[in-house]
Amino acid sequence: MRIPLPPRAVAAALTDSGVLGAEPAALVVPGEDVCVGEHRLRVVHLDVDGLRAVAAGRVPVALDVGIEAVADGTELTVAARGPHGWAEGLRERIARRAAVLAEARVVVGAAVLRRGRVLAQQRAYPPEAAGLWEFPGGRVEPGESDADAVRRECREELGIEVRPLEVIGPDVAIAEDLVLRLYAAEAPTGTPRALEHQAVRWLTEQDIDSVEWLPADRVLLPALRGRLAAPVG
Ligand SMILES: Nc1nc2c([nH]c(=O)n2[C@H]2C[C@H](O)[C@@H](COP(=O)(O)OP(=O)(O)OP(=O)(O)O)O2)c(=O)[nH]1
Repeated sequence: MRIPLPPRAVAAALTDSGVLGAEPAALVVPGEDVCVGEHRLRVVHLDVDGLRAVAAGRVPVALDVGIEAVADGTELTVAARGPHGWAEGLRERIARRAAVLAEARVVVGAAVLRRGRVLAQQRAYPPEAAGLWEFPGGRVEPGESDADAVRRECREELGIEVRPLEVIGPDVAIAEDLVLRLYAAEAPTGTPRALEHQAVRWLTEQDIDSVEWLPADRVLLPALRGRLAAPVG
């Protein structure tokens, strides 16, 4: 199926569990199970090139969603193995959600990298997110580029200058029309301080699970781990 939208928007649709036919408004986290109707699937891969999930329950089901960039958008392939009809309508749901997410506002996150470690920030507000950890960042303002927003937010929140690099992982749907987009960023110098939030902490690939992340950020941790394994910053 050809979708006239960028692969990033199609990948974002896959992070929304409602699209898979699972509990709406939850997120699809690589490495974890997702219940699709009566089927339990273990998500083994989710990135800008697609999603792969295999049976975690007793029924032998598997799902392979491939995403490929083509000249006029995205080629989407869906292979579902298991009882007939269980993945019915999935292509159309992905295409519909991707169309909304392609127009969504963007929250940029900065994975600030230094010597094989990434900087995490502990939120101070709102109450439901206070104490949880996230990537420094915030909403891209109208007329602002993603890269400018990454630089501005790191200045405001951490008091450091960063150089935004490539995007890490898929966009993650964090509300009906809002996505989180994570950028690698270099900051060779400067001491980050928690100017707007509670605390900052450098984490290695090994201790990335030692803090409790905001739900959307957990979708991105496998991709971030891969990036930390091959450090540049
Ligand atoms: N900055 C940031 N926000 C995240 C992450 N993960 C995640 O779900 N969010 C959500 C929390 C908020 O609903 C929204 C961004 O809000 P924000 O408070 O950081 O930034 P903002 O620009 O909207 O507002 P402000 O507080 O800076 O004025 O995105 C993350 O890793 N970093």
